[in-house]
Amino acid sequence: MEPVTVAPTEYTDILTPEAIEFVVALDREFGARRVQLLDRRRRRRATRTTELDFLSSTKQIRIDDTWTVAPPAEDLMDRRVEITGPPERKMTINALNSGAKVWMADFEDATAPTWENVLSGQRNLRDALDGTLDFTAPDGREYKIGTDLPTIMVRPRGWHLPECHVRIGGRAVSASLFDFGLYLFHCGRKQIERGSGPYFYLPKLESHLEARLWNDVFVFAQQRLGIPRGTIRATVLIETITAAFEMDEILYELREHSAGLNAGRWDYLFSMIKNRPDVVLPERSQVTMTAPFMRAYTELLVKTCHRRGAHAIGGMAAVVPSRDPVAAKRALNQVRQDKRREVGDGFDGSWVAHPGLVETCREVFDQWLGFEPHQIVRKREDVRVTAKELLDVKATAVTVSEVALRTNVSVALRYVAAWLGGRGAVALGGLMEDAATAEICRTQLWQWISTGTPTDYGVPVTAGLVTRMLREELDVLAETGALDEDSARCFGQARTLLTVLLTERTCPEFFTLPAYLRHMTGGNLQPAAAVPA
Ligand SMILES: CC(=O)SCCNC(=O)CCNC(=O)[C@H](O)C(C)(C)COP(=O)(O)OP(=O)(O)OC[C@H]1O[C@@H](n2cnc3c(N)ncnc32)[C@H](O)[C@@H]1OP(=O)(O)O
Ligand SMILES: O=CC(=O)O
Ligand SMILES: [Mg+2]
Repeated sequence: MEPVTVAPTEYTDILTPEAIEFVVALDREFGARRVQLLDRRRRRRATRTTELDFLSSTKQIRIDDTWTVAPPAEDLMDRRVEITGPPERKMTINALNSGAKVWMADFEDATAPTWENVLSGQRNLRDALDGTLDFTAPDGREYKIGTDLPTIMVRPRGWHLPECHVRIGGRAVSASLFDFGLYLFHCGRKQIERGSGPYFYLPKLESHLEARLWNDVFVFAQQRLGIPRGTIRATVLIETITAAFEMDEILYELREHSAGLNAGRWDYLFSMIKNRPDVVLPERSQVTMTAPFMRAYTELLVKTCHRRGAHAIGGMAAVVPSRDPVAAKRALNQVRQDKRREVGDGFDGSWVAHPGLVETCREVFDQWLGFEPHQIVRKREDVRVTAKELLDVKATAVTVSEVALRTNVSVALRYVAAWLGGRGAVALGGLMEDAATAEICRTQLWQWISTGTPTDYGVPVTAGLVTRMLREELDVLAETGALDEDSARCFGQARTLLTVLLTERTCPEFFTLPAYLRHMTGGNLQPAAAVPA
C-alpha cells in the first residue's frame, strides 16, 4: 500500500496515529468514487443548463408517496434559530452561549482552510464537549461556555477540496473526509454520551449520487467506530442548480441519516451565475429572494422536505449588526422581514450569522410556531414548481453602475486577501462576507467582462477596466497605511489571483481551489509513522 505522509503539526492530540488511520481508511475506501463524481460534474457541465430537467431515471422515487426520512433526532426537533460561524476559539464560545437552538461549526464557507485553522477548529470542538474550552482575550476578557448549549452540527468542506497536508502515496486526501473523519473520531462518542449525536451539514452537493456517497461514508464510518447505524444525521444544503432538480433523490439516498435540507441561497446564486454565463444578472443587492427563480427553489425545497417528514431550514440574511444604532436597526428590520417570509413559506427554522441576530430570528419563529417545534405538518400541497420555473432567470440589467462594479471589485479583493490571511468570514460594509458571497462578486465580474456588459457611464466592462480598479483599490489601501507587511502580501496575492480568474475564457469553478493549492499547501510532509504503508 502507498505510504501516508502528514505535514508537521503541534496538534498531535488531534492528529493521533489512530485518527489519521481512520481518515486514511475513509479516503482509501471512498477517494476514488469522489474523484469519479468530480469528473462527472465536469462532464455534466457540458450539458446546457437550459436543458436541465428532473431526472427520468429516478421518477419512481419522486412519485412514490410512501417513503419518508427517519424521524428527527430529539435535539434536532426544534431548529427555529441556528447560528453559524467558524470554530475559532472565541467564536466557538460565543456561538455556544448565543441562545440559538443549533450552532453550525463551519469548515466550509466561513473558514479559510489553513492547516492551523482546520486543526484548531477540531480541537475547539473537542474541548467544548470536554467542558475545557475557555479563552482569555488580549484585553483580559475571560470566555467560558455556559450550561444550556445549542445542538452542534459540523459542516465539513465540500467534495471539490483536497486536504494537501495529508497524502496517500503523494495524493492529497479529500478535505470532506478529513473534516468529517476527525470530528467523528474525536467527538462522535462524546456527543452520543451526552445525549446528542454526530450531526453534519453537507455543502455544495451537485447530485443525489454525491449524497449516496456521503451515506455510504456514514454507514462505513459508524460500523468501523462501533456507532449504531443511523446515529449520524445530516442536513444537505441545496445550493447548486443541479441539486435543486434532485431534492427528493437526495433525501431518499440519505433517508436513514437525513436531517432535512437547507436553502443555501448565496451559493445557489453563485451556481446560477456560473451555469448561466449568458444571462447577465444585476448587482447582488438587487437579486433578492423574491426573484422568480429563487422563489421557485425555496418553495420546492419546503414542499419536498415536508412531504418526506424532514425539516426545511432557511438561509442566511447576510447583514451583521452595526455599532451605529440607525444602521443596526435597519439590519434587524431586514433580518426580521427575511425570516418572516421564510416562516410564512413553511420553513422550520433559519440561519443567522451573528449572536446579535439570534433574538430577532427567534421572535419571528416563536410568533408563528408558538410551542410547536416545527411546521412539517404544513405540506404545501399548493406548490407546483416546474423545471422552467427553476430556470426562470432573466437578464434584468442592461447596464452596470460604477458603484456596483467598484463594490464587487472591492469585496472580491478584500475577501480573497482576508481568506489568504486565514480569515474565512469578514464584515465588509455591514454585510457578512464569506466564500459564497465573495464568489458571487468574483463570478459577476467575470460575467460582466466576458459579455462586455455596458456600464451606466458609457463604456463596457473590460478586463482592462477591472484590473485598473483592482490596482486603484490596492493603491488606496497602501497609501492610507492600512496594510502591514503580511496583509500587503495577501492583497498582492489576491490581486494576482483575481486578475487570472477574471480573464479565463470559461468561468473558473471556485476561487478557493486555486487559492488553496497556490498559497496554503506549504510545509514538509513527514511519514505518518503509525499508519501502515
Ligand atoms: C453563505 C453562508 O454559508 S453563511 C454561513 C457561513 N458564514 C458564517 O458563518 C459567518 C459567521 N459570521 C461571522 O463570522 C462574523 O459575524 C463576522 C466575521 C461576519 C463579523 O464578525 P465581527 O467582525 O467579530 O463582528 P462583531 O464585532 O460585531 O462581533 C461582536 C461579537 O460577536 C461575536 N460573533 C460575531 N459573529 C459570531 C458568530 N457567527 N459566532 C460566534 N460569535 C460571533 C464576535 O466574536 C464578537 O465577540 P466579542 O464581543 O466577545 O469580541
Ligand atoms: O451556505 C450557505 C450559502 O448560502 O451558500
Ligand atoms: Mg454555501
